Amino acid sequence: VVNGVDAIPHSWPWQISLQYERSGEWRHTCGGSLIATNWVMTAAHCINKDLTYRVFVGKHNLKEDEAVSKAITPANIIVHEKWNPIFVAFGNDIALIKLSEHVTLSDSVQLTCIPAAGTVLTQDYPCYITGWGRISTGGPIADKLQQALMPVVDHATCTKPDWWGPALRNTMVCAGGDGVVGGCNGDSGGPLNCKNAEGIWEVHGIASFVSGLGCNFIKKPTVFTRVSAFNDWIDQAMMNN
Ligand SMILES: CC(C)C[C@H](NC(=O)[C@H](CCCC[NH3+])NC(=O)C(F)(F)F)C(=O)Nc1ccc(C(C)C)cc1
Repeated sequence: VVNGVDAIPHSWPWQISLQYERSGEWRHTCGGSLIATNWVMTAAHCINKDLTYRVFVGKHNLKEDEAVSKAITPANIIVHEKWNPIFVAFGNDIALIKLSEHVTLSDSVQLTCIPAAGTVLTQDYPCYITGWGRISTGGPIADKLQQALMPVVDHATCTKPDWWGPALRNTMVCAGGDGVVGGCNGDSGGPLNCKNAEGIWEVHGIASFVSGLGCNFIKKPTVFTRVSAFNDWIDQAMMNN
């Protein structure tokens, strides 16, 4: 997250770190959200079938051992069947990770909610991006979980020619684009957190892509998979696996 701030430790207790093993060490690659005690929702582009992954729950500082955190092996990874790795702009950038065990919920490990199907947030709706992604374009990833207020950019605005243009799908949701804050590489798969009218946090987006011009480029908001366009897919995937 570019121009974010350190989150209060474990204040986004559904945020996970998806890590893969490379020459004997584990590397953070993406974020994700705990949506059930044995299911994590992330981005399809985070998954490479040839890699070995682990899901780290209850983390704050990736560089420290934290007693409240736990690394869990995936049992199964389901990538949207219409995800096309060639072109992230086609959308369907969503995947579900079934954990090999149920997590124990605590103050530091909690579930988040999926919005009602079809929920579309209005322009400037206040949401927060969270993640350990790069803290500047091309810069290092964060040690401590970062957060930033990133207001929703509605479809009418986000599809303007000088924004993302008409290619942007309505199964996507944009946020940010003020040239200051932005998601960045390593935030992928992580949540766009928005409080609903009842004061309950929901995950409305899954960080999908940013502009090659820069992570916090003006009028190039971070693009998220719109979770409320995939309720049936999520339900089916969880029921069938
Ligand atoms: C060097 C980086 C910044 C490149 C940039 N990367 C990204 O946006 C990566 C992964 C995207 C999947 C690609 N297989 N996502 C992220 O960094 C995230 F913001 F989600 F954290 C990108 O691909 N951006 C992109 C891709 C496609 C489009 C089309 C809409 C033209 C636009 C931008």
